[in-house]
Amino acid sequence: MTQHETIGVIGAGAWGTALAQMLASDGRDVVLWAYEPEVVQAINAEHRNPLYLPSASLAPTIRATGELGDLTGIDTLLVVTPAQVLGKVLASLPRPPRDLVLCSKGIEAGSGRLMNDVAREASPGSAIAVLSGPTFAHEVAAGMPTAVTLACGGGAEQWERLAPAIARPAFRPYYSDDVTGAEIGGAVKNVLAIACGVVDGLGLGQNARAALIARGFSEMLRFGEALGAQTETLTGLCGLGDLVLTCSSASSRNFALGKALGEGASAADLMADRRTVAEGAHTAPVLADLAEQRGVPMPIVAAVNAILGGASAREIVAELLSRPLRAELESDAGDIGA
Ligand SMILES: NC(=O)c1ccc[n+]([C@@H]2O[C@H](COP(=O)([O-])OP(=O)(O)OC[C@H]3O[C@@H](n4cnc5c(N)ncnc54)[C@H](O)[C@@H]3O)[C@@H](O)[C@H]2O)c1
Ligand SMILES: O=P(O)(O)OC[C@H](O)CO
Repeated sequence: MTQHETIGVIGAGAWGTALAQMLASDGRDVVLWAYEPEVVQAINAEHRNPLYLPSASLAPTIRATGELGDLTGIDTLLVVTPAQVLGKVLASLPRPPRDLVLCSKGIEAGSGRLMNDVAREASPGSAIAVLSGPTFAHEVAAGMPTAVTLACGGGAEQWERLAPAIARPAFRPYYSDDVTGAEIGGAVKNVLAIACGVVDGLGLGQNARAALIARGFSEMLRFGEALGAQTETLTGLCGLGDLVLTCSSASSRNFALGKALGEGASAADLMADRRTVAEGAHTAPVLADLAEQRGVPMPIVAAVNAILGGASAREIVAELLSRPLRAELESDAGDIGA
């Protein structure tokens, strides 16, 4: 039997646990770092993660640990913490690994940095890749077919190392070298999924949702262009693909958060004591600031940010609908003077 390299996964929420299960599906050893001692205990004793992924039975070759030091010597680490703690957790690794594969989707509050910039500082010398795409954790854990973008900062050489380590029959990574684009797709779609949830919660219909997806995608492309992302990356799995998934399903925590806001719940109540992460709520304020600083029009992102700040969802949607009529494509704006 082939001897596979052991892979490490940092973060045992729904996504880290699902990735560990997918990676272990070829019989390999996976070391999974969990923040909560009870998660370590449940995975090792019962091969389950009742806190974050109760639907999955986990492979016995997944060993959970609460010690980051237990990942020392493992060359490939997947990082799957919430975006806002990624830098802190990586800075606690005793030694930077050869390859870090970032699977979190968000932008750091305060600094406005993408995760690859955060990781570069916290884990100097590691080659950085980003894994992102339409991936509900419960489906990946169940072995259902899934495709992702694997953007390799270390180019084709890093891809040659990572692709065989990560690909499985039902889990297909596609190569890219556009780390910035892969990250922007995942971070922005979370905010747009909240917007689609709001529209659903307000009962505004499927035409409105489709309009939001298309106009939101324009915002993603504009922001990506301002930060140097390739447009083609954003039209792929990690951009449009993930946008379509999360804007169409209440399985998305971001969509579900938006839906509750649209139904009238208060943002403060919804965010208080939440165990699972809805990254869009953390990304919206920093993304809205970055867009304003760079002069990138992102009215839907600004609207989500206002609703999360306590504004009435119905009033904010009315404001969006009353904006002056304009060209759909910026390249046509000059024709009608708007
Ligand atoms: N769930 C999915 O389907 C999915 C898919 C793709 C990407 N992601 C991304 O993966 C990342 C993790 O999401 P998730 O769904 O696995 O999380 P989750 O909502 O299932 O669980 C929350 C996670 O946060 C961890 N945590 C809480 N406080 C912490 C702290 N102070 N330090 C370290 N860890 C702490 C918990 O241990 C747990 O792992 C997010 O950026 C998310 O956008 C999730
Ligand atoms: O549940 P969400 O909204 O965090 O979405 C999960 C994944 O990002 C979908 O690709």
